[in-house]
Amino acid sequence: MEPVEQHASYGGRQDVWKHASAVLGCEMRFGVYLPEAALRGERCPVLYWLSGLTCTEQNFITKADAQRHAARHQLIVVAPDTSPRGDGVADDPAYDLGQGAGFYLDATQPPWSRHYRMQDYVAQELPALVEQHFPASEARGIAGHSMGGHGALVTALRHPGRYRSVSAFSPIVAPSQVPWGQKAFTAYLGDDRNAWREWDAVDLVATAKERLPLLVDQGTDDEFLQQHLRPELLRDACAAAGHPLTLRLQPGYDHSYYFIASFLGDHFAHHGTALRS
Ligand SMILES: N[C@@H](CCC(=O)N[C@@H](CS)C(=O)NCC(=O)O)C(=O)O
Repeated sequence: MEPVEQHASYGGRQDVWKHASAVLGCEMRFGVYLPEAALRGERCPVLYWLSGLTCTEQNFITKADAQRHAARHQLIVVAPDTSPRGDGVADDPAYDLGQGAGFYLDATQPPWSRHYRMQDYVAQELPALVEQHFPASEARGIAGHSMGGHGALVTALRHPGRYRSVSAFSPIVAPSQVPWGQKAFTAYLGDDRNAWREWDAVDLVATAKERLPLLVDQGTDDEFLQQHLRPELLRDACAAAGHPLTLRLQPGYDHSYYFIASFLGDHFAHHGTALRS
């Protein structure tokens, strides 16, 4: 691991680190906020943040003012990139496939299957690295936005017992049923829709082994709401399965980081309560 950036922030420190990922087969960067307690060597819970299409590790750490909330709850916050990267890594000219669009799954189809193993990365390799190099406790939460909201929901649902809290902003709740997801899943997983079910939050909720409460915020003026996000599908799936869901529709808010920043304090309170109890 090598440091790329270090900035004092709210009594703690915002870092960016780079490392060679064995799982992804390329160099990766991630942001890590270390609150003051962690800088003193005290073990702190970790909140993982998964960003959306086109993002790198930079969007969340520069646009959301997350450090303010992380300092308040004394949480370590880890923000990975959204896909493997590099010249030798498969890509596509479209913004919603390839680099910047890893969909937090483990691809099975060539050419993607060689590097696109973001689920393994965010759920296994990255936490192991974080817990080895920083004073991280084993209390983990996960949150994300849009494609990263899908990533947070799916990662928590696929790993019962591994996360104590989960939340999402404007998540793609049913990728199998919307164009962004159908395009990515066809490329990464192939045409067999049975293989898609294990990467779709609406499908996973039906058979979840753990009923971890979901907090979801969705802006009503989100330009992707009707075509790609469709939170009503998650509401119906949770109602049918008896899965606890707090779905908040926020009038007038769009898909941007202005929306995320407006409600991020509530999400940190949700994670802080679960992670520090
Ligand atoms: N119209 C956008 C679509 C992608 C988009 O809206 N990405 C969201 C996540 S799905 C985002 O967070 N963008 C980066 C930012 O706002 O900083 C584009 O083509 O770049």
